[in-house]
Amino acid sequence: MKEQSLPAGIKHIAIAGNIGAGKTTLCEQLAKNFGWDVHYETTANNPYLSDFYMDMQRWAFNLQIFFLNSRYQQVLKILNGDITVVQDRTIYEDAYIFAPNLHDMGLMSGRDFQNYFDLFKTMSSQIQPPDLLIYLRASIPTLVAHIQSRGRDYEGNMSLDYLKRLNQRYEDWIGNYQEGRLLVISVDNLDFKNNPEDLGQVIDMVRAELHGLF
Ligand SMILES: Nc1ncnc2c1ncn2[C@@H]1O[C@H](COP(=O)(O)OP(=O)(O)O)[C@@H](O)[C@H]1O
Ligand SMILES: Nc1ncnc2c1ncn2[C@H]1C[C@H](O)[C@@H](COP(=O)(O)O)O1
Repeated sequence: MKEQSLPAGIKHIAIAGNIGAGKTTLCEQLAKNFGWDVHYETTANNPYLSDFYMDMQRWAFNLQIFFLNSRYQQVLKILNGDITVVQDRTIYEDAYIFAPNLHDMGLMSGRDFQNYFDLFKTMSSQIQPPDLLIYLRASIPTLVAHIQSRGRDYEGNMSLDYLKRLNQRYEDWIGNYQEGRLLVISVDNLDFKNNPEDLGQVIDMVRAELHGLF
């Protein structure tokens, strides 16, 4: 049942985390509990994702531009709307984690990365960070178990090195995050998908943060 007693004026909650951390699952649960809308990440209808996993160097720039635009459109909708939305991953994760990692791994050229990042700076100057950012912290074994249980074909040969690099970048980014309210949830021993007590614990944490915003 959805609860009614949250402070008014909160529009944008975002869930951040590495691949398989549980963002989509938690978005659904929070939306159900608080009566929010969800803006999901574009995976099934993504024109580049499966090609990207087959040849990262060829498709890195195309995929980054696609995600940048789709995340930007989502934020514009949220800021121009009057309902509360929970967003499945932020534009900051594309620009501060995925894209620079591809550049570092030699999978995106210097000029493509610079071009991409200049575009990100122009776009991000027009928007605001979320009212609350929820970061789902997960160890590599947890991420691997979740990715395997989800069983998306194109993620089947993702390397451990790729996942580890992303996790390190997530930790660095979150360690320096000062753009707004932040809630960090360690998910290694938390099953908010199947265990109602664990879900209740997470909902309590989120509710406390939201009340702290005012
Ligand atoms: N806390 C959790 N405990 C157990 N399974 C989980 C948990 N969070 C997510 N899962 C499962 O792991 C898989 C990936 O979760 P998902 O929400 O799609 O992650 P993300 O959106 O972060 O990539 C799904 O099969 C989901 O059911
Ligand atoms: N910016 C991105 N660059 C590369 N890959 C990305 C980016 N954003 C999302 N992805 C990938 C990772 C997963 O395979 C799918 C869905 O993300 P998930 O964390 O499982 O919700 O898209």
